[in-house]
Amino acid sequence: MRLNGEISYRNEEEENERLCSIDIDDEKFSKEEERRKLVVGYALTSKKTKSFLQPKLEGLARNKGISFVPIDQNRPLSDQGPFDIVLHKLSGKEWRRVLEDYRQNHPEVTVLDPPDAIQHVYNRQSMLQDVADLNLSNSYAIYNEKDPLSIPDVVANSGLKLPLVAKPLVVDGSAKSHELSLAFDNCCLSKLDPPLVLQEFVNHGGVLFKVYIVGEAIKVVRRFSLPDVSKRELLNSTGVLQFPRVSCAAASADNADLDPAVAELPPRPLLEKLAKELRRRLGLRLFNIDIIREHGTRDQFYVIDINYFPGLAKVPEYEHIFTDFLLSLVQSKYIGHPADNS
Ligand SMILES: Nc1ncnc2c1ncn2[C@@H]1O[C@H](COP(=O)(O)OP(=O)(O)OP(=O)(O)O)[C@@H](O)[C@H]1O
Ligand SMILES: O=P(O)(O)O[C@H]1[C@H](O)[C@H](O)[C@H](OP(=O)(O)O)[C@@H](OP(=O)(O)O)[C@@H]1O
Ligand SMILES: [Mg+2]
Ligand SMILES: [Mg+2]
Repeated sequence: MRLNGEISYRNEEEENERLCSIDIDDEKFSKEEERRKLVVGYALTSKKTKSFLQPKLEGLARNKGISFVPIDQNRPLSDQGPFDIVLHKLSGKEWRRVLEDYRQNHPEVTVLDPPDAIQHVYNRQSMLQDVADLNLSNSYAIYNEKDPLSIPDVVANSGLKLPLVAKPLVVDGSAKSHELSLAFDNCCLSKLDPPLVLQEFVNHGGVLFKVYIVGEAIKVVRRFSLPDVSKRELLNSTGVLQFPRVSCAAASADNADLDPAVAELPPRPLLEKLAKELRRRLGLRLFNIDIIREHGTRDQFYVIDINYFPGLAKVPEYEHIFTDFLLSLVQSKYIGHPADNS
């Protein structure tokens, strides 16, 4: 924790005298703690910085004694700070190495989130395996081979029903890793671009639920999604249809006039259980889960995607949720709760 800007010391001796003179009564000490700054070093792309670190977040953070300090990627990380928290979302092996070294030398700093945990959801196979292990409905197949010619055999053996959604196996933030396509018949499967994950396309009424997890907080928003594929369309459609990036850019469906059976949010107990289990299994505190409800059912839900450090600014009141989360991380450190498992 850092002293706030109001208290300045000319030299170390005066600082030592002050620290010795602080009477240890809890009231004063806790007030002192309250006034100390929480320093968050951040390593984000300029695009992410612009979308996430909005003035309303920085302003509220300042009022709560939290400062965001940009990490200079051209200088040694250990020469910067000191930080209470390092918040990051950068790709590349070099950054992961730098961060792992830093974590070894600075166990007192909370890293949001640990690089290994992030890598786990950057592979759609390991991402979805954690969901499958929860015995939640899932219907997908993995195709790791380079040669697409045996995709039809894998699909035939997996029992997946057409149409299928084909997704690049690796998520690396590039546009290519979000290039999804719909395969309507078996003969086009060998035209797909492996390695990839194949999921059954599940009709879900054109609306999906984005469940944002920020520490213990859970916020659900509705988002427009791909439209249902009718039986007639299925009979008349052939080949592979590549579709543009959908959910992150799609407009919110929260205020749309929707069929209540489509719009009804997933039950809170299911979301609480899912969030608790995935926090534990993934070792992440900042992520979202894309959930769809099979159209025509009440409670047949599918988790189709998990995203690390998603577009939190799309969540109403995100600045309050995020600053409270940051404070809880540091308070848990002082009180010794296990919440901070960085
Ligand atoms: N199994 C599925 N059934 C029906 N629709 C699907 C399925 N998988 C994906 N979609 C549709 O495609 C969209 C994008 O899928 P997904 O979220 O897996 O891709 P992504 O590249 O990880 O997107 P982002 O990370 O931006 O959320 C979903 O929001 C949904 O509209
Ligand atoms: O609508 P959301 O918040 O889900 O959109 C996210 C998206 O899910 C991914 O997390 C994106 O990250 P990448 O997978 O690395 O592309 C986010 O982009 P970002 O620039 O905000 O990190 C979307 O916001
Ligand atoms: Mg998604
Ligand atoms: Mg995704």
